[in-house]
Amino acid sequence: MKRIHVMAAVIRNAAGQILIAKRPDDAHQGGLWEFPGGKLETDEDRATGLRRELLEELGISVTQARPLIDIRHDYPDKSVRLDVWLVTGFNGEAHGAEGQPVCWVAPSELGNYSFPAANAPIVQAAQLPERYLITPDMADEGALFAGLEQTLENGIRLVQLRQTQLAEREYRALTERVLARFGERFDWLLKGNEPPEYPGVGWHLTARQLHELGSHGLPPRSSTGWLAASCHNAEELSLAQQLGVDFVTLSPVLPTPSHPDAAGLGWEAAQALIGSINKPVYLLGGMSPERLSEAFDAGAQGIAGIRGLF
Ligand SMILES: Nc1nc2c([nH]c(=O)n2[C@H]2C[C@H](O)[C@@H](COP(=O)(O)OP(=O)(O)OP(=O)(O)O)O2)c(=O)[nH]1
Ligand SMILES: [Mg+2]
Repeated sequence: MKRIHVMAAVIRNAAGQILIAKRPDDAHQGGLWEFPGGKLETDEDRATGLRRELLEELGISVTQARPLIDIRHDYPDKSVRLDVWLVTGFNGEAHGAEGQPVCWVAPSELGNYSFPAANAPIVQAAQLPERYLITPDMADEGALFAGLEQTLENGIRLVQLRQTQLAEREYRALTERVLARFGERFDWLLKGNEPPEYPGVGWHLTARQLHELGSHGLPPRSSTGWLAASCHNAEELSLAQQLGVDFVTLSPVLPTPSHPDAAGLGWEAAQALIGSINKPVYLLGGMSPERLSEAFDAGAQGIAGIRGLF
C-alpha cells in the first residue's frame, strides 16, 4: 500500500493550550479528534504543505513552526506518514474554516479526547518538553538541591533522578527528600528495579532492563508517571517500542567527557534511528541547548543531558 504523507500540526497558543479539531463523520477515521492538517501535495515541500493546510482548514498563517514527531502507521485500509510539526507562531484567529468543530485544550487534558490509533505518540510529544535533565552524581546534597533550584529557573520541568554513587537504600532515602522538596515542581523519573509507587512519578529503564523485561513484559505499575528507556541502537529502540514506553533517550550522539572512548552515533545515524520508531526521542551525549535546533531537524523531541543542562 502506498504510504500517504500527511502534514499535521500541534498548534500551541501563548497560554500553552493546544488546538484540536474533529474529523467529519464520513472521513477516514471520522468522528475522532485530530491535529489539523492533511495530505502533502506532489512536489510540495513540507513547510509549504503545512502552511497551506492550516490556512485552508483553520484560516491561520503560520509564522513559526518546526518538526515535532514523524510517525508511520498502517491502518487496515490506509498507510500514513504523520509528519507532525509544532506551531508556536501564527497570524489570524483559528476557527473551523471547513465547518469542523475545533477547541483549545490544556496538554494534560488531551487524554480525555478520542484520537485515531496513530496519534498516541503525538499526544505524548505534545505533552513532553524539549529538555530532559539527568542529574549529575553529586555527593553534596546541598549542591544538588541548589542545582535543581537553578534548573527550575532555567525552565526545565522533566528530570531523571540519577545518582550512580548511591546504593539502592541511600537512593530511596534521597528520593524521599527530593520529592518532599521538589515533588510538585518537576515531572520526575526514577531509576531502579521496581516501578516507583509515588503518584505521578515515572520510571526510567536502563537498556539492560529493556532486554530483561523484553521476554517477561512490564511489571504492573500503580503510578501514572512517564515510562522511559535508555536506548543505544535499533534493537533497543524496537524493544522499547514493543514494551510500550512513552519516550526514549538515544545515546551517545556525540563523544562526551563522561564516555570519552565511545565514538558517538553521529547526527546521520541518530536521525535514521529516530525515523525507525514511533516514539518521542531525546538525544543524549554531548548535547547542550545550542544543539536543540539540530536535534529537531534530526526528528528528535529534544535533548537530554547531565552537565549540558544542569
Ligand atoms: N490531519 C490529521 N490526519 C490524521 C491524524 N491522525 C491520523 O491518523 N490521520 C490520518 C487520517 C487520514 O487518513 C489522513 C489525513 O488525511 P485528511 O483526510 O486530513 O487529508 P486532507 O486534509 O488533505 O483532506 P482531503 O484531501 O481528504 O480532502 O491521516 C491527525 O491527527 N491529523
Ligand atoms: Mg485534513
